[in-house]
Amino acid sequence: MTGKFVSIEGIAKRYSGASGTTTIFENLWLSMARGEFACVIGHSGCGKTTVLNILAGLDEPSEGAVIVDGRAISGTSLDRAVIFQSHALLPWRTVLGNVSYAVSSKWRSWDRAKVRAHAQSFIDLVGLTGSEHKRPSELSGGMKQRVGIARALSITPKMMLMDEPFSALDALTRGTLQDEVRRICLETGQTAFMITHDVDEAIYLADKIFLMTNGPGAVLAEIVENPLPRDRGRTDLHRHPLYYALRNHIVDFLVTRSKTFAAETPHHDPRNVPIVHIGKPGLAIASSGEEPRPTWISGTNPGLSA
Ligand SMILES: Nc1ncnc2c1ncn2[C@@H]1O[C@H](COP(=O)(O)OP(=O)(O)OP(=O)(O)O)[C@@H](O)[C@H]1O
Repeated sequence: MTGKFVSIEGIAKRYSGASGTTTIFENLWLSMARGEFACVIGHSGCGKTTVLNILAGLDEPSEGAVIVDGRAISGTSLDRAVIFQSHALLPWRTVLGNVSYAVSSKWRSWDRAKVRAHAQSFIDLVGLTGSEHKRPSELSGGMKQRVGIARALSITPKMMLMDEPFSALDALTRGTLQDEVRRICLETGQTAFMITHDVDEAIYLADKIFLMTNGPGAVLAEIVENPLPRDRGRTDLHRHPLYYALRNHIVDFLVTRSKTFAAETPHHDPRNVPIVHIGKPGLAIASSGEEPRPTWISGTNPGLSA
């Protein structure tokens, strides 16, 4: 993971209505390195989906810009694949048809056999071998979501954007798909931005976790670095010595600090959002990588948290 692959630069989203203008968020800055997996956590309405839609090019910010791989984005692109909670499959096409459609949209000169072979390899990757000729109505929720993942990956995007992709699934299927998304992202070096309400999902999947305060007027309050090793396993997560400190920090933010943050942190600088190193006493470093500045220590000594 190197450099600034994604850079959200001072974006705002405002809506005008009969009762005036509502600012959902403003002056939002964040960045991600190539190959990084980031999760966004925040209460309903703080603007997570809006940020994801802006990253996808499905929506536009009222102010600011988003740079991906050195270019300001404008509109949607096959470089940025989106996986929705609701699958968004074409109901009249089979599994193979849905994935092939995406493949042929990206590589228009490919012949049918090449498109199918490429699509099949991603169907195999997500464990749907044997279901190629089924239509979405014949699939379970988990299978539909696998098709969505295969379709997203098949166009070899530079970035995967996921909006609560597993929230509608039963716990067992959710766990299996989390494992697969994690494996695939690690194997392919995929850069991933995922919205979730599930703290454990974020801890399992993310390299870093963006914590947003409540809206309207939401801000990115903290960037929490995940101290767990990259090759972490689902079953022994909770045995890691920093697991509970990390979990408690996030839950505490959601339960309390997401509401009180603005009042308690009047000098919060959206361009230099604190990076929280759980269990590492010392410095929180400005997100821009400019000047390290002492802030507060979190994790092993919750008493010292902000
Ligand atoms: N077209 C619109 N006009 C006015 N307000 C809108 C519009 N679209 C979204 N909003 C408002 O923007 C805010 C942020 O919405 P968004 O869907 O991004 O939140 P979220 O954090 O993803 O919420 P959730 O977790 O419930 O999905 C909400 O208060 C929503 O009502």
